[in-house]
Amino acid sequence: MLVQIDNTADIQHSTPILSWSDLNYDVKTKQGARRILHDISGNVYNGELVAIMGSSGAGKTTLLNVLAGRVQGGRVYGDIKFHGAKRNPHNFKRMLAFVEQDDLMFPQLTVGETLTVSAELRLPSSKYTKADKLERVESVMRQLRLTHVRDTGIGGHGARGVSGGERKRVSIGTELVTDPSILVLDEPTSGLDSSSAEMVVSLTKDMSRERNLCTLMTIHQPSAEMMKKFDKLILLSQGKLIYMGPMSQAIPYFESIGYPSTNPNPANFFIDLTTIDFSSDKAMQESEQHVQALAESFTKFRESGGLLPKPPFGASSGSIITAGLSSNAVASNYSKSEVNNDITQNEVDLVLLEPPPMNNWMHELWTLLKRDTILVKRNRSFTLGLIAQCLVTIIFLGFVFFQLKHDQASVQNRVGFLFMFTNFCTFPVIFPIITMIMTGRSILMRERSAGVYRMSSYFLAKSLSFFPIGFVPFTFTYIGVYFLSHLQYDAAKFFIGFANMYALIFTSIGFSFALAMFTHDMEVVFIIAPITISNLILFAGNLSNFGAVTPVLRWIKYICMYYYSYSAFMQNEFGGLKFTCDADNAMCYRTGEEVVSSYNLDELPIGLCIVINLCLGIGLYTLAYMLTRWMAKPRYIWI
Ligand SMILES: Nc1ncnc2c1ncn2[C@@H]1O[C@H](COP(=O)(O)OP(=O)(O)OP(=O)(O)O)[C@@H](O)[C@H]1O
Repeated sequence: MLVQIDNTADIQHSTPILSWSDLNYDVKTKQGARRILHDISGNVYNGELVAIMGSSGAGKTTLLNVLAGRVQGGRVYGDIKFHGAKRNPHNFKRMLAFVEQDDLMFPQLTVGETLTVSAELRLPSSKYTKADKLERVESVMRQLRLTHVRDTGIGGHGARGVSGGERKRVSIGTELVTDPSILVLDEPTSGLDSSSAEMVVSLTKDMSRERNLCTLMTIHQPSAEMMKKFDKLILLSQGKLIYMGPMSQAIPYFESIGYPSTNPNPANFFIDLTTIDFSSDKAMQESEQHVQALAESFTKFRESGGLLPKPPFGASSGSIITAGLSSNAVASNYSKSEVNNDITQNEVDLVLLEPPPMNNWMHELWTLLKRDTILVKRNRSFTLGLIAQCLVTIIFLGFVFFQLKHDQASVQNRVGFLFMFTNFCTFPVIFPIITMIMTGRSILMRERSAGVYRMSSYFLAKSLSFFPIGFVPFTFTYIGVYFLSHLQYDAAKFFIGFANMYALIFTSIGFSFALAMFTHDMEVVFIIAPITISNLILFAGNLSNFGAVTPVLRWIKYICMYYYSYSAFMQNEFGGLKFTCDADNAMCYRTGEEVVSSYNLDELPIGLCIVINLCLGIGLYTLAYMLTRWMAKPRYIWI
């Protein structure tokens, strides 16, 4: 069966938008340096849809990452030019849209919300009004056939949501709400059924044409139909360039070097031709030699001027090429092709391209705060879990320590009650917040790499979004246990207790943030967190008496939020209380002050304890901010 690869595009080949020459990429391995990319040169133009193909391990993703300026580690050699000029990382990353293989989006948001937030963050308010941004979102939704799922959740992690193909299109849409110059997609069709995959490629092609956008994508075994959509092919094997040029001329090129197509699907033919056979050492050696010969043929072909079979019907890159055409049929019809033009294009003068200006800080903060608040609100398991924990706390603490009296037993009960309440104010906050921060970190990395917002606005918005979930449920918890346990009914003491609790929750959120940013590994954090917390609780002043603690470790209480908070709760509640003594009880506390003093918790006045706790919190937020900046800093290698 004959299959036609039809490229009817009329691409204006002027200045390549991206050109690269002699790209080599080395990584360090245990066996020494390993070259992943070998002398790759080429260029791409506005309006082109480019497929990067090759078998598994050929180096497709690596090449894509090197071109997109997203490679981490290793050494990159060679030259990459954007519009003929050296790339400015800051500008380039804002003019390049990178759609990663994993669709990193918040499952709790709807399609419409995801695209709107992206438009709000990426389109500068100085140039676009709110109406313009919404219009842009509508237009992207129309172009990507997403209008019907506007109010459907993205889903994922067990939650129902849009289909895989729709999710991929949303992922592309979040990048296309701006006007990038280059769209890069890493395996956008993987995991999709054939019709969804074809739709993604088709729509991408339409967008490239409509917007004069250069689109590069790595793709695994596209169908023959899909192959027709691509303008250009970059074929790799073992990190070597086997072919780069118009898709329409790939088959004639291989025929011209003695490899006529034997497969109705050109993609299968290209992969079969370049796959390394690992079935035996001999087979591997032979196929490696074969790949080396193919790479050398292409180098010679380029060096000799890149003569290709002239496309039939007198067309150029937009010609119709028959995949199974014999080489004899076209051999007499050679001309200089675009393959050669592509690689010998002279660099043009420096073109200064200005990326869109950034949004102002307040706008970023407000948009991120709205998004984070929605995320927190829609995290139902977290909200319900928090409410349940607060109810359980009210019931247990309130009824175990119900209506405390003024005898000696009530001294112990008050001490225990305040200690437990201090702990209860932190546990329900710390662990869920760590989880929420860590699960959103890959999206933070993606948005940071694209320079979508400043770290300070992200950090403040994230922190503020946690305050209501920390403060509101505990406000009710405090009121509940206060009256059930009958702490001292005194307005000043009531509000001082509130202030102390809020300071502790504030510090706990900072503590959670710092822990969540400590490492990328969630499992490590969930080992460190309980150990740290339980050891800090040791220094609260209830389980150990500071007077008897090993002197060299006593300083720990000064960095312990539980110590300040417990000390303030104890002084606040016990201050002014009088207790009755039984005649037969030799150990008897007559005043609350005696109790506090016996626990060594009267070292600092209440006000100072609250202020120090707040300062500790500010210190933890500062540490968390620095860790966030450090963690989220893209460490890409630029050439
Ligand atoms: N940092 C690295 N350290 C060691 N080896 C690496 C590194 N990056 C890539 N490689 C190796 O380079 C080769 C090319 O990897 P790459 O991910 O680019 O291939 P690919 O063509 O995208 O493969 P696939 O289609 O399977 O995703 C692979 O053999 C891979 O193991």
